[in-house]
Amino acid sequence: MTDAPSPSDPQAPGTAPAAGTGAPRRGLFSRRRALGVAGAGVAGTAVGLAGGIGVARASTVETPAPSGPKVYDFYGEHQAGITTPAQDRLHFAAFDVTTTDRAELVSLLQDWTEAAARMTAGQGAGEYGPTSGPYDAPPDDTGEAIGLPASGLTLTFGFGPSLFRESGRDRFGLAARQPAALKRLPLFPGDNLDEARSDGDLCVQACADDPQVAVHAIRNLSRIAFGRAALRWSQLGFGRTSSTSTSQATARNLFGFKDGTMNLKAEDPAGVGAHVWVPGGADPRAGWLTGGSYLVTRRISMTIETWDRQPLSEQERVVGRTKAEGAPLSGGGEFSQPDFTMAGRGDQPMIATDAHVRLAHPDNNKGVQLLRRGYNFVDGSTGLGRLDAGLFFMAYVTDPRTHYIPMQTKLSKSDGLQEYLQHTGSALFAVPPGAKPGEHIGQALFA
Ligand SMILES: C=CC1=C(C)c2cc3[nH]c(cc4nc(cc5[nH]c(cc1n2)c(C)c5CCC(=O)O)C(CCC(=O)O)=C4C)c(C)c3C=C
Ligand SMILES: [Fe+2]
Repeated sequence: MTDAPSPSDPQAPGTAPAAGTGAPRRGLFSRRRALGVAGAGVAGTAVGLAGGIGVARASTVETPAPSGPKVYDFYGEHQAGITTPAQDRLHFAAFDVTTTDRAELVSLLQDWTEAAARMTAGQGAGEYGPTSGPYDAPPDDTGEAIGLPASGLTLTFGFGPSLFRESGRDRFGLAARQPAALKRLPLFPGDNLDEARSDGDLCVQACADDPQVAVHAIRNLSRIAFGRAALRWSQLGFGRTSSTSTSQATARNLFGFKDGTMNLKAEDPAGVGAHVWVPGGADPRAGWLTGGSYLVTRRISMTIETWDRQPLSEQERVVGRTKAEGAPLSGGGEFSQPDFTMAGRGDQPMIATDAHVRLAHPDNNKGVQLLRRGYNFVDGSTGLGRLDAGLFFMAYVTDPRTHYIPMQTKLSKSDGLQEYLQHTGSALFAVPPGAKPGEHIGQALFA
């Protein structure tokens, strides 16, 4: 977590990182090599069976492992994909559970865990891979990631409130273990939510440095879920809008501003401990969530065409920071603390009373901090000559009742940025702690 190397850093193959720290391994696995090995093993079987019906076919894919694939351990104390240095790409998916059988739900989580451990290691989703399984059965991997390295893939799973209780009904005998904080987020002023882009029983956040790897992961998890859970909505994202490690440069959002400067970073264990992980004893009903977190997702449409017609002075006033460097308008550099008392022109402060960074700053929110992990999105155009663009906001917090809802309430009412925003999707998930090898994700919830 403290010294995540850059993609070009060499690291000895087989050097395992500390569990759940977000430190990557390199060179351990490659989807190419894994396919080659699987193919060789299966080829022997095929020869032995002399081409009988249903025999496995040898893989023809055998290329050398690419050097230095970035691999994050799936297993660990916390799930990967939270404090892990934010990758470049996102595919986020929310699912509705379609089975009514608790045992089938558990088997889905087991199957997802196994597939996730494989895919994050740069292997195929199933034990055979895309081209080496029984010839008369659908492949256990869809194949579009053949030849691609792990690309820093992380898969992070969460449980929505509706998994525990739907219209008052205890669907899977889990209602007594629903955390008090895990409720549907309230409607905030100005929300224009699309139900088809909100909520969900289960979620999977796939982050990777290659969009095809992230999409492949969600596609395969969705395929595996068939008959037990169905995709409810999904969101693609690019150009991470938050750095989660000091090893990363601050990226920009679609308003052109640096986003993530004051984010909680992995290198601040005290801050992450206080504001991200759920502590033991936080909720007597939900001991299973200790070491986990809550994930807020908000699809926020940005009217970038209107924004682009605003003078630079107005853009900076509304954010409260300079566009070039991302420095507070009260002076200093990008990482200087803002001085909200500094007087500006007339009787106005240098950082406006409705500036986004003033309203979101911990000093004005009872010391609260969020671990933001958002991504830009452009989902084509609206049909009105505008880009359907925005920010898919994600934040991991220790408790949404203290760490998100009050801040969002304030921003929705008073933030100068709000004029250019519309929240179109909303969801809250409980993100269980990491699994140990042999366990499935969220196992303690079902124990
Ligand atoms: C409720 C939480 C937040 C929402 C929703 C949100 C949306 C949002 N933010 C930007 C752009 C920027 N945000 C910045 C800082 C910032 N934002 C939040 C919270 C929410 N933002 C916090 C807690 C902070 C940090 C405040 C601080 O400690 O100073 C910045 C400045 C750079 C930075 O520190 O990251 C920008 C720029 C957009 C465009 C947006 C919705 C689309
Ligand atoms: Fe913000």
